Amino acid sequence: KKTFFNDFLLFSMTTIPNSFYAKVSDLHTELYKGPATAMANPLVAFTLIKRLHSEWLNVVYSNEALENTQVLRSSYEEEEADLPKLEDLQGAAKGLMRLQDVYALQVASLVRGCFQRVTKGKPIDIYLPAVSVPLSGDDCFLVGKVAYEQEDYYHSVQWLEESVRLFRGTGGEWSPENEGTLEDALDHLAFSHFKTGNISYALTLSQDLHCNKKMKKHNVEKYEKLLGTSPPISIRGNGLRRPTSNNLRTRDTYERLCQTQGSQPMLFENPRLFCDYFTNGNPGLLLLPVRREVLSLRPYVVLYHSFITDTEAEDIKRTAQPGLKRSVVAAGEKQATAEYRISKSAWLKGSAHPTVGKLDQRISMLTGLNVKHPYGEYLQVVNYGIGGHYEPHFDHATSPSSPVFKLKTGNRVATFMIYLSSVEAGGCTAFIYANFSVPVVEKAAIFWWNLHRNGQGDADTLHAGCPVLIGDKWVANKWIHEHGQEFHHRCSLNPEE
Ligand SMILES: O=C(O)CCC(=O)C(=O)O
Ligand SMILES: [Fe+2]
Repeated sequence: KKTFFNDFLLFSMTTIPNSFYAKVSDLHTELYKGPATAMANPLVAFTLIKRLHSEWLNVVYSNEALENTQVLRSSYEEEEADLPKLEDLQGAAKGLMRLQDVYALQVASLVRGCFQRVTKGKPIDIYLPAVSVPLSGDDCFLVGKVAYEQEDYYHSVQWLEESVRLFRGTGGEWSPENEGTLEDALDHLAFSHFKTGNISYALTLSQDLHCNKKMKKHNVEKYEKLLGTSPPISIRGNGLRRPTSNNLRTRDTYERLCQTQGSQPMLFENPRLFCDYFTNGNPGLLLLPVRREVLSLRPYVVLYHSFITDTEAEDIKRTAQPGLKRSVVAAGEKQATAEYRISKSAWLKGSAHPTVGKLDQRISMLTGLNVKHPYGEYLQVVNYGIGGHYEPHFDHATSPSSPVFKLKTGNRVATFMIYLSSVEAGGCTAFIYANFSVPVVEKAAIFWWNLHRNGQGDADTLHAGCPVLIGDKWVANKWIHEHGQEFHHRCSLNPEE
């Protein structure tokens, strides 16, 4: 197929001689050029027949073709290590399904390249992309298959339905770059319907598969038998419901907060929420006070606008880039990757770049806290790709064995998080119990206390990074510990404070 050929040419263009490419495309295109009446000319007819009968054959089996294929393959092998792996492809498919769920997007719209949610029976655009990229039947097949392999038939049915529809639309035409065929999609779709308890539809779909013999026939018989049993054997299908997650209790709130900004009280509703120019009484901020926006009182969450400059944000991203690795979470005493946190991150010491130290100093002036290592952790720079997220969690340790205590400076008393980029859609920071979410404000920083003054964790700080719908989200976390703050943050035995 043309695109396949062009894609491959892109990275081997430097090595494949142009002459061979020209020869092949000439042989190909000239064939279809010229008016049909030209065929009336016996010379044209003769050369065409000759080309079709032997010239193509000679080119295809020439040494020149062989050499070029070898060059193509060896250039591919050189690049192979840097190309996405199966894990990346499956991760991207899971990311699409995550966006579908969290933002309640319609699969039929996604497939057309649109981001729409159905509200009151009408599809509304969540985001209008500059270019809409429709998906092919094979693209949908891949997403459906990833769901199918996880036994997630809720998603596999939706994506495979689209796959079948699109494959049928192209007349079931096969392309060498494709992963699946109409038959594969029908087969997976039938089995997905069977698993969700819709046996008669599974049977109808399987009967459509008359071309490929054995396996499908076997399935048809199985579905017929199940349907013919009287009374019918009850198949414990889980219906078309979303696979249950561990955190069903917070899931609905989380998704609502990601889709909207929640029910943040307005200034007029709560006069104790205010904006001001803030210096924290620090001479260092006197000439350039920071614009402070108090977002919530319980828990206490504030946003500091224009905390970082464009150049500083670029310094931090550029310095972190080479060290970015898949993010981990606390898993008992250890750290491990987890589906609930999808991003890459890197730790930056003060020595990594002069900007890191400058930010530490500014954080210290604003918060009045001691952020020097080990009272403050190194700066954690985080990059979320499309669909990247961090489901509801606490920043402070909730168990004595947590790796947070490795520094021996107590728990994480506060979080200072800088937004190093903007995003085009999605990616809010949602406070689940406090019932509000903060959209990504480029160059701003958000601050909150994780612990009550008596050292107990504040359950109201449960928060999340919503999946990024469109864009490239970067944040930097500075976690500040209890120790070292003895003269900076008052303690109290009152559990309410
Ligand atoms: O990305 C966000 O908005 C939140 C990130 C977060 O909570 C974290 O890194 O601990
Ligand atoms: Fe967090």
